[in-house]
Amino acid sequence: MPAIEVEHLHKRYGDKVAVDDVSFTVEQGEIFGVLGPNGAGKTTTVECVQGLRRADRGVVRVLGLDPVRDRAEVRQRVGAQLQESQLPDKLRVREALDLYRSFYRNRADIDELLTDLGLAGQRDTAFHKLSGGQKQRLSVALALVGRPEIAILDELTTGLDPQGRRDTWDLVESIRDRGVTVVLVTHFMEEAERLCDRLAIIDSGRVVAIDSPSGLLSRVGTEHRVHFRPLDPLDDALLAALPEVTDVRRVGDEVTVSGPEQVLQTVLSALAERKVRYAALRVEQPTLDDAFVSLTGRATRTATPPTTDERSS
Ligand SMILES: Nc1ncnc2c1ncn2[C@@H]1O[C@H](COP(=O)(O)OP(=O)(O)OP(=O)(O)O)[C@@H](O)[C@H]1O
Repeated sequence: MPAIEVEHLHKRYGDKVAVDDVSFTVEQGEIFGVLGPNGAGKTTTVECVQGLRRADRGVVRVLGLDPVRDRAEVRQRVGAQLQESQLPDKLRVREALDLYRSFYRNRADIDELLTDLGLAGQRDTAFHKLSGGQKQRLSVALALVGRPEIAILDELTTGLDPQGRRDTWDLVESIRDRGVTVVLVTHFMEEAERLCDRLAIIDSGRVVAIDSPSGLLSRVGTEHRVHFRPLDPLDDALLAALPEVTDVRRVGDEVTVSGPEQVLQTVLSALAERKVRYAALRVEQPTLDDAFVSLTGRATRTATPPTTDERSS
């Protein structure tokens, strides 16, 4: 039985269509990404999966259950880390976990959870004294305290610094390694590429593709681009005549040569043979970002979001 099945889901808020015919299946034990720009309908979709919102049309099954009709059972078996989770300021980490743990019949060992999430030193710290990354990790701990079979993690790394983001990625992998199915809602390509076994790209309430990261990449081709600045005279026609080279362009003093993966070796050999020195060599390969742009016709936000420190400087 799949962990989650969503068929022809529709959801509107008044006149606004938030989810417009979304279908996907999440298999047990995988990390499944729901990827898309702001306002694409990702949160609405996972809220319908959790039974927090009732779909206007379509079918949602979670572990074979109806998340609205069987809400109590779904809550026991699905852990959710919601966006911007807030707790009372004075509540201590340990107290929050004790409280949430009491809601579940399968209860995780809190000390173990605190250690796994790197919060052992904060067990007596009040919520408002935690750093952004610690709050984030506490919200993940709260999602796991009922030993869920599925964990839904929404915008997990937004606002974290690069190190915090990498730590969180390790954490997500360790959750999956415990046998928990993970649904990861994100608008960061790098995160999806690194973590997800498969992902659904959602845009304007519709699924535009479902595939593995490498499957999505292969849809945009495998062309590599070699950029460099020649320091000696170089005839572009020479490069264009090389086997494998599909395109040569020059913008200012930078030359860009396109071709399959081996094109780098071809270009380097040609430059060495003709004793052409070069600088600023770099190779670009297709990314999930390119796949997103080619599937949706528009760019997404891929830049690392500013950390608190970067914002204030
Ligand atoms: N409660 C609501 N009432 C009215 N409109 C809403 C409501 N919640 C979401 N929307 C609208 O529905 C659309 C989808 O929103 P949703 O939050 O599901 O998208 P999202 O992909 O999760 O976006 P984000 O990445 O910004 O969280 C957006 O246009 C949003 O403005």
